[in-house]
Amino acid sequence: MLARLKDNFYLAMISLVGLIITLFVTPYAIYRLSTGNLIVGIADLLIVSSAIAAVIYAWRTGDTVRPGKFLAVVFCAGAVIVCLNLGISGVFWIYPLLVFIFFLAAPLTAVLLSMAMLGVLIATDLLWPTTIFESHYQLTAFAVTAFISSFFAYVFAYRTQLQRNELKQLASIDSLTGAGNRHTLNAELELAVQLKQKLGSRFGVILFDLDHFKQINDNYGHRIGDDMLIRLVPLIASTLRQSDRVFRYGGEEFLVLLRDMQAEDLPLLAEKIRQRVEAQLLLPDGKAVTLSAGTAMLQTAEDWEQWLHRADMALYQAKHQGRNQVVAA
Ligand SMILES: Nc1nc2c(ncn2[C@@H]2O[C@H](COP(=O)(O)OP(=O)(O)OP(=O)(O)O)[C@@H](O)[C@H]2O)c(=O)[nH]1
Repeated sequence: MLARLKDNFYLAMISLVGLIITLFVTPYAIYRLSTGNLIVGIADLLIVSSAIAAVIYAWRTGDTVRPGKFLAVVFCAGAVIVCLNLGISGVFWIYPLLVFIFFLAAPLTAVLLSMAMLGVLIATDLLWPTTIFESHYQLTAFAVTAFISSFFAYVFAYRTQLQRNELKQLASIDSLTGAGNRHTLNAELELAVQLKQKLGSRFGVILFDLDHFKQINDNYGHRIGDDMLIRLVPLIASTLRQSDRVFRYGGEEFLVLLRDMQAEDLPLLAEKIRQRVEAQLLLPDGKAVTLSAGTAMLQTAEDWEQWLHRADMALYQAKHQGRNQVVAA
């Protein structure tokens, strides 16, 4: 449970908002109902029950987008009802809402909903003066301060979202080559096994290992060695479909994960990549860099460790038989 909260920002935020709303709005709902203000009491109760329902839905399904949007809409509508009924006393709720709405929905959705809510409140008071505010001066002060709060909340949420996306991207790739890293690979292999079991999808892997890479480092230096690794990844990727992905499996070992793959096509594709690398990945003196490859299709009732082990064995055989070749498991 803690791990899910730590990994999923929106789930954590929906849970936090749900908890805060339940703790702070429930006493108001009881108070309003007991003092005979039925409309506001029922609106408060609807807000609390929507928050609880959205939190349960998000935890059960893992979907945080729909419950987040739903809560944002319910809170905005609830705030409008409360302000129209309580007047200026209800307006104080608008300010925290203008901030935490950005924890529930994507920045653009949140700012549009905020503007719609402010628009309704301002338009109502302009059409029927003193419904909410005591004077035009008060209305203007509210409009200006609310727009400023919303603007800063939007800028902050937008920047945070960009940074979160960048961090996610950085955490999923190998910094030298830009290929996917081991962490992402494990998750994708796990998913592939699940899809195989549920839908019978056909997955294949190709495990590549550069030949005599130690000699390349020793003879040309580590920088040239790094350069070969960097140039290898786009070379492999240019042979693949968009849905296929390249991962750095170890030092000079790379893995390609392929979806909807025919068993007979897998070694042919690996051979095409081998030939392309041999022809195009050249050392400064024009010598070709070569690689060996092992391929394996995911079998039914096999876990990903067994799958990779078979690919690894095929690669071992390719090395053993003289390198610069492909062996299918
Ligand atoms: N330049 C560079 N070298 C690396 C990197 N990661 C691993 N290596 C080197 O890759 C070499 C791998 O050597 P070995 O495992 O002996 O394999 P090999 O020389 O390629 O021999 P075979 O695989 O049997 O053909 C080692 O010398 C590592 O130091 C890296 O990021 N950059």
